[in-house]
Amino acid sequence: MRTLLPSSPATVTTTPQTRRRRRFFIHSSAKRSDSFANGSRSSDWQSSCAILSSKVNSQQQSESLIPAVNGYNNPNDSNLNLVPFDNNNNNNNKSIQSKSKPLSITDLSPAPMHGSNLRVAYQGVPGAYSEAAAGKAYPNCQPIPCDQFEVAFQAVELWIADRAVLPVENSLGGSIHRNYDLLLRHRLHIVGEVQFPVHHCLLALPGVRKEFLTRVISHPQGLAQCEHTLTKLGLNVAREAVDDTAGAAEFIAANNVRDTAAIASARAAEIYGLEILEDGIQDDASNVTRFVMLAREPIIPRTDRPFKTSIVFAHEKGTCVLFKVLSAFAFRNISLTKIESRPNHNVPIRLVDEANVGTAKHFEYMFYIDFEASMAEARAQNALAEVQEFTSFLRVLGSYPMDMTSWSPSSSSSSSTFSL
Ligand SMILES: O=C(O)C(=O)C[C@]1(C(=O)O)C=C[C@@H](O)C=C1
Repeated sequence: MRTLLPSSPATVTTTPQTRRRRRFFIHSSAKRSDSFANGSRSSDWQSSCAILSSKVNSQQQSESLIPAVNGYNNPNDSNLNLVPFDNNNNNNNKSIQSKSKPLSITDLSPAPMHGSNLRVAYQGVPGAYSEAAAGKAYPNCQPIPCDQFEVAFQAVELWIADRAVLPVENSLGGSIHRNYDLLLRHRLHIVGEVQFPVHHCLLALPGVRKEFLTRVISHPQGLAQCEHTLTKLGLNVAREAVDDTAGAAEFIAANNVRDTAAIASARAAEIYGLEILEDGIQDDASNVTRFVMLAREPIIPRTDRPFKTSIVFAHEKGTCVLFKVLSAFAFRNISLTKIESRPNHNVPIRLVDEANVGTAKHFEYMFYIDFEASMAEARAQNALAEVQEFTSFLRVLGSYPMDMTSWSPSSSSSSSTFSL
C-alpha cells in the first residue's frame, strides 16, 4: 500500500513513512514479532517502545490505586456505581458499617457506559469511518487516531486508550484480515460490536471535474466497495490504495492534487475542504462495516439480551475436525454468524506422509467463529467444552452484546447507545 506524503512543512516529522501522520497519530515505532501462543515479545519491540512505555508506567502506578470491580480500574469509568471504598477509616467500625456494604450482583453489572471521557483508539485520521464508528459505540468519547491497526491495539494495552474500535468485516469488501491476525496476537477482549453504514462519496478539490481525473485513491476497502460504480461512472482511471479513506482526502487537500479524487465520507469532505463530485458511490446501498470494541478486560456475559461470542481455534489435524466443531453448535441450535480461516502463522504448513504417494503438504489454519449465544448460557459452555475435545488450541475472544440497532441505508449517521 502506498504511503502518500503531504507537502505542508507542519507535517514533517522523522521518516518518510511517518511524515503524513504528524499531529494526529500515535505512531507505531516498531514491528512486533510476538507469538500468539506464549505472548512473548521481541526485545527490539520493547526497547523501541521505551518512550511510550515509560510514560505509561507512571500512569499505570497511579491508576492501580483505584479500586477495581469487574476488572475496571479506570478513573474514567467513574459512573460504574462502584461500592464505596474507605481508605481512611478502616479501624472505625461504625464508619465501615455505614459506608461499606457487601458487593451485590448489581455492583458486578456496571451501568451501561455511554462513552463519556473514554479514550477510544481507532485507525485513520479524523473523518475516517472508524472515527464515526467509535462515536457510535461510545458517544461523547475522546477519539484517538492511530496510524495502524496494531498501534490501536498497543494504545489500549499501554493504557493510552481505554478502548479500541476496529473494523473486522464489510458487507461488500469482506473481512479485514489484518485485524483477525492481530486479535490473536494481542491479549485484548472483544466487549462489543457496532455495525456502521458506510456511505461513500467521490471527493476532489473545488473546481475539479470528473473528466480531469487520472487517479482515484482510498483505503483498499473503499476501492473494493465502489468498484462497479466507478466503472459505471466512466472512471476507468488508476486506483491506488492508501491507509484510510479520510487520509486520502487529507492528502489531496494538503498537496493541492487536481488530477486525483478520494473515496471517503461527506465528513472528510467538510474537514479537508473538498467538494463532493458523486454521493453514495458504494456498490450496494446497504453497505455496512462491522466493527468490534476491544478492552483490556472482558465484560461479564449476560443472558438478559442477545449476546454474541467470538472464538478462535486450531487443530493439528487441520480442516478434518471442522465439521465436528460445527456440529457442537448445530446440535445445540446455536447459530453461527461468521466463520473465517487465516493461516496458522506458527505452523503454516503440515507435511503428511501418505504411503506410496510421497509427502503431501497441507496448509494449517486458525478458524474464527462468531456464534449467537452468551458464555453465561449453559448451551454455549457445553458447546465449547465439546469443541475443546477436538481442538489443540481454543481461545474465547469475547462474549458481548449483539448490535441490534436498526439503521437506514441512506443515512451514514445512525447513532445509538448499546455498549457496556
Ligand atoms: O478508511 C477508513 O475510513 C476506515 O475507517 C477503514 C475502513 C476499513 O478498514 O474497512 C472502515 C470502514 C470502511 O469499510 C472503509 C474503510
